[in-house]
Amino acid sequence: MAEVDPAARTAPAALAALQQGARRLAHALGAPASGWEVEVAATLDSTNAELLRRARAGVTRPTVLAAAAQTAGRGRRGRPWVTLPGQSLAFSVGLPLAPADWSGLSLVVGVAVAQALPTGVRLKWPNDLWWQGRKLGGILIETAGAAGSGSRYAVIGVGVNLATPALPPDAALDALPPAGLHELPGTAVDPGAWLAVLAPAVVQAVRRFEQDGFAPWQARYGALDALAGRPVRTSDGVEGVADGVDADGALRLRTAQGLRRVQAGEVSVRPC
Ligand SMILES: O=C(O)CCCC[C@@H]1SC[C@@H]2NC(=O)N[C@@H]21
Repeated sequence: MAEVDPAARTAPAALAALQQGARRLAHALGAPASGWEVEVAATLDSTNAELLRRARAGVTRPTVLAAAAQTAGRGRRGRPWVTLPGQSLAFSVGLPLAPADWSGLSLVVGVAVAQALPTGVRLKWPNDLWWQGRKLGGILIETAGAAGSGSRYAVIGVGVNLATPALPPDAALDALPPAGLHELPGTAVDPGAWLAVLAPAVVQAVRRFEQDGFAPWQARYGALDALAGRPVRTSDGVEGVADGVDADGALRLRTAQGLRRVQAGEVSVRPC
């Protein structure tokens, strides 16, 4: 098991590591000539919230924004997301996007991030990153711009635990404590190094999704699907056995009443 670098626990060290990663990331994205901006903040309320504020103010440059700490980090379904310096990686990718169909975008990002992390990281539908049945990270996608008008500004937030994270106030809802990358054998926990690996993987995947939609990702999702074949219960009380995802990213559930499709955003799903 890799040790957490004690230096990475301090806020200045975590910030310096992120800044170093941001330089490598800028190079990988061809910034600034390519139009990409790469920024690192010591503290923000939320990297997603900041990019959405900018988009609503008319600033829609493609941007990767990372923060060493978030004071009001947010997760899916209105949950808080704790980001302490050196304990977790938090970044958002913001870009104008105009796919023919938005369905499955969050699953595509999950696949891209899971594939870029060490082998063994899997996905709990729709896009929780799991390590041995415990939550290692998550993805929150938000958009700004008129719904239905071709292009919207998409903000893709990624949070990955590096060390064992502080528990959020609603931790009791989770059956098991979260996991951190420090638990994965031989895995470095430098937030800057992971920023430089994960952000380009997200950008590339989102660009492909914009062209080709979710269908080409369905099989890749299946290979990482941690729920496949397991009995699960949705937050609105439906029980069934998870049976993969459809070509639009909907979760297939085999229930006593027949096959049900569950759309991301409608409900949450837990193994039972
Ligand atoms: O699993 C979830 O509920 C999604 C968590 C997403 C957290 C990331 S951290 C970077 C970005 N900024 C936020 O406020 N949230 C996302």
